[in-house]
Amino acid sequence: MKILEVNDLSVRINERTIIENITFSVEKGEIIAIVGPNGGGKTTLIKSILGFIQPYKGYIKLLGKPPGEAVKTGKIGYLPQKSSVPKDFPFSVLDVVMLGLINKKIPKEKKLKKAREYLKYVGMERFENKPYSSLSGGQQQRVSIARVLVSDPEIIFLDEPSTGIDVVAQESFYDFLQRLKKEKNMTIVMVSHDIGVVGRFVDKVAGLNRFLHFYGHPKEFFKKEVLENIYGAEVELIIHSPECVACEHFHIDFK
Ligand SMILES: Nc1ncnc2c1ncn2[C@@H]1O[C@H](COP(=O)(O)OP(=O)(O)OP(=O)(O)O)[C@@H](O)[C@H]1O
Repeated sequence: MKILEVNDLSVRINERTIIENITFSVEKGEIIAIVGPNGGGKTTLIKSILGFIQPYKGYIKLLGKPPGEAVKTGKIGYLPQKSSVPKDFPFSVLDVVMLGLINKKIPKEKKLKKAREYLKYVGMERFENKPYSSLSGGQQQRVSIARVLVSDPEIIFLDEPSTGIDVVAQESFYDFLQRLKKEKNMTIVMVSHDIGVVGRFVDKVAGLNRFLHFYGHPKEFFKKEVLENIYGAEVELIIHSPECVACEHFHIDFK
């Protein structure tokens, strides 16, 4: 079942075309990573899918509806790009998760129960009374994910969810996303810079640099000509283990 359909989408901001002729679709339960160079239009694409930016050309269907209507169903989760949290941010961990239910008309006790259930799901239940600002980057991110999940979305959009967390936390974060897919058949669309890591965890990669240069399985993505198309010819590709191009493990650095 198609949960997201983007058809011949072009977006202009201030008379400048930011993304052009983008076509792809996402099935229920898939994990998609949108990758590409800085300024390639990844965030613009996500914001267009969520209806924050209007298309110049083409159309988007999210849960079979135009974005504005889909977002109103409450079935869409969105974690924007991380901004740093001030030390005096006044919310506890539990408060932050409760924010995810702010628009739901259900009794407070039920909200609390749900918020605690999701804190447990992300392994943060022991921290519920701690100030959110006192947590590490990885812990804050788990709590933010709980806030997104607590409203039972059908699809979630994560904009650079692993920024600011260490490599070990990143790995366990991507494992967590796979658990979410397996256990809840969650559809996940994320923007990522860690192309070497996401290859191991996602079903499809969308390589975006104004145009959608690539959309398909990670194994096909990690080829010199595909990467040069997206990142430019100056990219130097170091594959630590050449045989890994054909296996599950990609170890790739960009210089
Ligand atoms: N509100 C805006 N006003 C003017 N220009 C914008 C606006 N939003 C995005 N842009 C421009 O559109 C281009 C794409 O930006 P976008 O943030 O979508 O890229 P990105 O791939 O997410 O980049 P990054 O990896 O750096 O986050 C950039 O050149 C940016 O300057």
